[in-house]
Amino acid sequence: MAAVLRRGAKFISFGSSQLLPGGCKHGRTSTLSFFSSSNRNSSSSSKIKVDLDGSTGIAVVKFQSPPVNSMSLDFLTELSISLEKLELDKSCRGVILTSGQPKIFSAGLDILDMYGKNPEHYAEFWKSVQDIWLKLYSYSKITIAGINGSCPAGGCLMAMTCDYRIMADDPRYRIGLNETQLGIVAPFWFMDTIVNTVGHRTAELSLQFGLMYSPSDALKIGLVDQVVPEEKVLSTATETMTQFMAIPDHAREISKSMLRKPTVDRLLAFRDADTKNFVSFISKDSIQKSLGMYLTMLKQRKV
Ligand SMILES: CCCCCCCCCC/C=C\CC(=O)SCCNC(=O)CCNC(=O)[C@H](O)C(C)(C)COP(=O)(O)OP(=O)(O)OC[C@H]1O[C@@H](n2cnc3c(N)ncnc32)[C@H](O)[C@@H]1OP(=O)(O)O
Repeated sequence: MAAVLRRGAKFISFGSSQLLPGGCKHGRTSTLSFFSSSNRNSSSSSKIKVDLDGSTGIAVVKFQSPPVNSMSLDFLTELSISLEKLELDKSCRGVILTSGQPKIFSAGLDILDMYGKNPEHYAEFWKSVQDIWLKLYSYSKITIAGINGSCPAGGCLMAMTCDYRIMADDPRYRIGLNETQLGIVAPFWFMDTIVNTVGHRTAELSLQFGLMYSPSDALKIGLVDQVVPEEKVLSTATETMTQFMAIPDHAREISKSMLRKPTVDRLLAFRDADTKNFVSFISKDSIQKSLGMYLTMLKQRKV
C-alpha cells in the first residue's frame, strides 16, 4: 500500500485509507479533578475519571487519555476496572460514557499496541478489547454514549455497545467502522454489533466501504439516536437516562440480555480462535509494514 498524503484535502489517504477530517492538536497533559460531597463519589485513574452522583444513581465515566483517547491496553484495563466497580455498586443505575478530550470521543484501538510488539502482547491486548466489549455489551446497568467528538473504528464499537447514543452536532465529527479503509477486516463481533445497531443492509454498505458518517448521516441510518448541540450532550444524556430509569430495572435488564445474549455467546464460543486470528493477522510483516506507514503518516499529518 503506497502512502499518499494530500495536504489540505478533507481526507488524507493511505493507500485506500482515509483519515478523519480534523486539524485539532491536543496537549499531552491531563488535569485530574476530584469532586467530593456527601452524594457524589469521584475517582480518577490516569485515563478514566468516574463521577457517581449518589442522589441520581448516574455515573459519568469520562475518558481522559490525551491526545485522542486511543484504546491502549492501559486505557482498556482502567476502563474495565471502573465499569466493574460501578456494576457492583448498588447506588449506581446508569453510566454515561463521554470524553474529556476536545473534539475526540475515542480514536479507536491504540495502533501502538498493535505495532512492533510480540505475539504475547498482541494476545493480551486483543483479550482486553474482547473483555471491554463483552462487559459493555452485556452490562446490566443502563449505558449511554455522549459522543462529543470523532469516533472511528474501536471508538464507534464502544459507542455501539451502549443502550443509547447522543452525538454532538458538529459537521467535522465522524463516526463509523472504517476498518476496510485501513486495509483490515473488522472482526465478526464488530460486524454483529453494527448489524444489530443499523440493520443488515446498511451494515453491509457501511462495512464494505468503511464509511465514516457525519452526525446527521449517522442519525439517518440509526447509528446514533439523537444529535444535539455539543454543550447539550451531557444534559441530554442525563435526561435520557432518567427516562430509562423510569422503567423497572429487572424488566429492562432481562430484555436487554435476551436481545444481546446470542451475540455475546457467539464471541464467547469463538473467543480463543478470534484471538489466534488476530495475533496471526497483526503479526504479518505486510500488516506491520502498513501499520508503521499509517502511524508515520498520522504523526506527520498537518492540516
Ligand atoms: C480474518 C479476520 C482476522 C482478524 C483480524 C482483525 C484485525 C482488525 C483489528 C481491529 C481493527 C481496527 C480497530 C481500530 O480501532 S484501529 C484504529 C483506527 N483509528 C483510526 O484510524 C483513527 C486514526 N486517527 C485519526 O484519524 C485522527 O488522529 C483523529 C482521531 C481524527 C484525531 O485527529 P487530530 O488531528 O485531532 O489528531 P492527530 O494529530 O491526528 O493525532 C494526535 C496524535 O494521536 C496519535 N493517534 C491518533 N490516532 C491514534 C490511534 N488510533 N492509535 C495511536 N495513536 C493515535 C497520532 O499519531 C498523533 O500522535 P503524535 O501527537 O503526532 O505523536
